[in-house]
Amino acid sequence: MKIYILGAGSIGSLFGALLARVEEDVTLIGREEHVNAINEEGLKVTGVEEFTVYPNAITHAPNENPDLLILATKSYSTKAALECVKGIIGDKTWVLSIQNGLGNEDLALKYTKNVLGGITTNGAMLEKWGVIRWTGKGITRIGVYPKGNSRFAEEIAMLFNAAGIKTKVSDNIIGWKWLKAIVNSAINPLGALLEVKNGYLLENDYLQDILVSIAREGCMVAQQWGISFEEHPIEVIIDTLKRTSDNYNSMLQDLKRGKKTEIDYINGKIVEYAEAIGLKAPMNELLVALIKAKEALVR
Ligand SMILES: NC(=O)C1=CN([C@@H]2O[C@H](COP(=O)(O)OP(=O)(O)OC[C@H]3O[C@@H](n4cnc5c(N)ncnc54)[C@H](O)[C@@H]3O)[C@@H](O)[C@H]2O)C=CC1
Ligand SMILES: CC(C)(CO)C(=O)C(=O)O
Repeated sequence: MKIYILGAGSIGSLFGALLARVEEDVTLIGREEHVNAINEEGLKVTGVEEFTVYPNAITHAPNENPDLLILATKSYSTKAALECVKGIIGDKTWVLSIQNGLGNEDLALKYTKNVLGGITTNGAMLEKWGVIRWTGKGITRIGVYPKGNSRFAEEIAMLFNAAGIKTKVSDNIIGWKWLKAIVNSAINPLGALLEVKNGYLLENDYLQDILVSIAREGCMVAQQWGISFEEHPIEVIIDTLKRTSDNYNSMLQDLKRGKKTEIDYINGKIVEYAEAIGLKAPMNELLVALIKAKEALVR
């Protein structure tokens, strides 16, 4: 299967490396420095497993239609990235987002009807150009976006599982996307504002109450949009905080590096969805404003 990874950063390179290991025809599209390192010495994975693979790596998409285009940029880069590759999205190409936040799949739907939504709890970090640290094994869920099933989704899940990416297919992927967004909407801005590891959010009574209130607000908006969950968001938040107690969340890491955050696609989208139906999401709105203020301080 011909697979392009659009946005070969941390998580995209991890998926690309695992798929290349089972000899899929994988092409990573990414930054020049990363691409050069891969072409010179291969793509190295460290951490959970250690191996080196030699996938194709380029800075611009070649002029061929892939069977699968995996979107792995930060959410704020999705629109521009899709514009760059729109010419190679053929009738038979499926686009799969493995990104966090809401709205990426909706953007992809502007280019094709063949869109798979996805979430992943795998963790990855670009250690240096050409080297990816697999920081934690997790589960990936994919499905026809917003809802439904197709043989292609099953085929991709089989391929991912064979590659060591533990994957389940869902006919309610929009529910999983919202669930992950609500989990991130509670954990990420709080941890980023306080500059604490995830575990601290569970240790402090004030913070536990705030986590629950933020998540409830997101659930209220989701409910109004007819979104249903297969797991309880508050339970998932507690479980995530326990599992990742020693980690700094990705929003805090972005701020520490002076980078833009994905706040607009997490809490910001919850505010947008609330406003679209005449509701308010004041806690999420406040968190967006605070993170934007912090972004302005550090960038
Ligand atoms: N890193 C992780 O462990 C996980 C990340 N995610 C989500 O996955 C998404 C990606 O996250 P990371 O890999 O951490 O980010 P990253 O910043 O490491 O990687 C994104 C890459 O996309 C590249 N890019 C941007 N625009 C591009 C374009 N037009 N063409 C080609 N490449 C382009 C950037 O240069 C960068 O290398 C985010 O939505 C994140 O929330 C989800 C689960 C885990
Ligand atoms: C699950 C969590 C909160 C882990 O830190 C995460 O997804 C992130 O940091 O973005």
